[in-house]
Amino acid sequence: MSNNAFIYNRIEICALTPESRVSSSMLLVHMFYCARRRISFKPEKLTLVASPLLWYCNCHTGRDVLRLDEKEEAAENQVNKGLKKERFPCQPILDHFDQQYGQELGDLWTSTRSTLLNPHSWQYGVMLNRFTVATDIIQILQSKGFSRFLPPTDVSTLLCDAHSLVSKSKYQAANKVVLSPHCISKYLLGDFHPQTLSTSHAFSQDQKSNTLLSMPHPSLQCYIHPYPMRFPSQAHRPGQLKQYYLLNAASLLPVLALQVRDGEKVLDLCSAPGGKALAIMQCAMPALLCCNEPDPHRQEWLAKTLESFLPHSLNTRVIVSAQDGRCFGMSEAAKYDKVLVDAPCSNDRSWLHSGSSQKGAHRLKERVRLPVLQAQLLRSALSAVRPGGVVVYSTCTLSSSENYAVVETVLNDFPEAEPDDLWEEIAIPLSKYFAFSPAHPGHGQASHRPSLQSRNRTVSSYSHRLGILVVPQPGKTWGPMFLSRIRRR
Ligand SMILES: C[S@@+](CC[C@H](N)C(=O)[O-])C[C@H]1O[C@@H](n2cnc3c(N)ncnc32)[C@H](O)[C@@H]1O
Repeated sequence: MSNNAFIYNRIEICALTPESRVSSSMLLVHMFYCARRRISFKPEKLTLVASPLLWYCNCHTGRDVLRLDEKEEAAENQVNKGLKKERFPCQPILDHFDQQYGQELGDLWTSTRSTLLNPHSWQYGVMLNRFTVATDIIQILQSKGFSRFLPPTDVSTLLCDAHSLVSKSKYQAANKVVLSPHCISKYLLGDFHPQTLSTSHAFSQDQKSNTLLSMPHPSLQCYIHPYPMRFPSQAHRPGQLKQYYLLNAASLLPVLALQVRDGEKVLDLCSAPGGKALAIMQCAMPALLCCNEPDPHRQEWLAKTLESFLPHSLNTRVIVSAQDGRCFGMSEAAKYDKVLVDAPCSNDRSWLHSGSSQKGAHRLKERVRLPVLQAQLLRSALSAVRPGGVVVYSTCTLSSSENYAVVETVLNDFPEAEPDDLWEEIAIPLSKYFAFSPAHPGHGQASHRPSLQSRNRTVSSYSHRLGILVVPQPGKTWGPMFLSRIRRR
């Protein structure tokens, strides 16, 4: 043993793929790694905990403190080795982004750029599958420093506070308390003291608000890590459902904004590979979830995702369709309560790593056509939703012409569509996890919409009404994700 060896009293080895086994060979590999890193490995006690999915090994050695991060660092290095190989930015795309986003985001682009280009800032949330038992996964996540994104206690504590307040108020007969978005935002920011707010501006029974319903359903469980840290994905297991799905946590925002409730008819217009469809199924039990994907390969991928995560008993509720999303509005007019349009878009993260310059240049050529397709899909969605229903439009690009401009264009020729303000409902309460771009100055100023002008909204609040944009930043690396919610009157 070398002089600068460490002695750990506990070493954890996780093998998270079903094929893996904690075996003597794996221990040998680990010992070899320890030797190379001059870590002494002297297990006094060895515990093996086996589950069908996961083998988990705790080795307790000597006297000193466990340094799990050594192992994680090694895993990270592995990942980064791979990343370094494939992840050179594509120069034509980077130049194009520099020009466009430098203008659109101003100073914010510098930090966004370095976040997007930093392979260490690639991060996934771990969304648990409520149709499986995932206690073992939760334990592992927690032991690795993951914590639940938006724990439901945030809301239940608030409800307790609200109930104690309501019992002293003129609303004491109320059996349902509705809180204003402002109140929830303040609460989540640790800024709400029920006793200092009067019932009239904190909440009222008469106030029409869906705020509570917009808070995450307790069954939606997603774990995130404060630092970029990879959790391995789960391999396909014939005959068994997967326990978790990895996704950019910002992908949950369009689903939260959709506010799906039990018994509703929901259309996921651009569905593959199915991450948001799965998130919808974690939030509620719709009467129908139609997952549409016209691309045959991606449809296969979608079908596989649904099969791997949802029990067969849901096969009649969750169906796959292969239409061109632009035709849905005609073929299934006013059929759905909620429609999600997670549109095909520039996908900044992956485009930045397009591989060859030719591929990048080709993508940039195609890019100019996207807003037309996106607007067609959004119009189709607005026709497919019933009056009173809701459409959420989302993309994973920062591009203003695929985001605000698409929404604005469609609103201008859809008089019965009304955008909702997601700033107070989503951006403020979740600013602890995500960085949101301030209102976009280029859009929303020249609106011809009397219904909005008549409300005397400021330019900036109208810009937020067109949608909110999650911008990757150091420490809040999630995104890009744009989302807009439009209600059909
Ligand atoms: C951003 S991806 C959707 C991601 C998916 N919602 C998820 O969360 O996993 C956009 C999808 O739209 C599909 N798409 C492209 N053109 C379409 C069209 N005309 N109608 C419907 N979907 C389309 C693409 O094949 C792609 O799978």
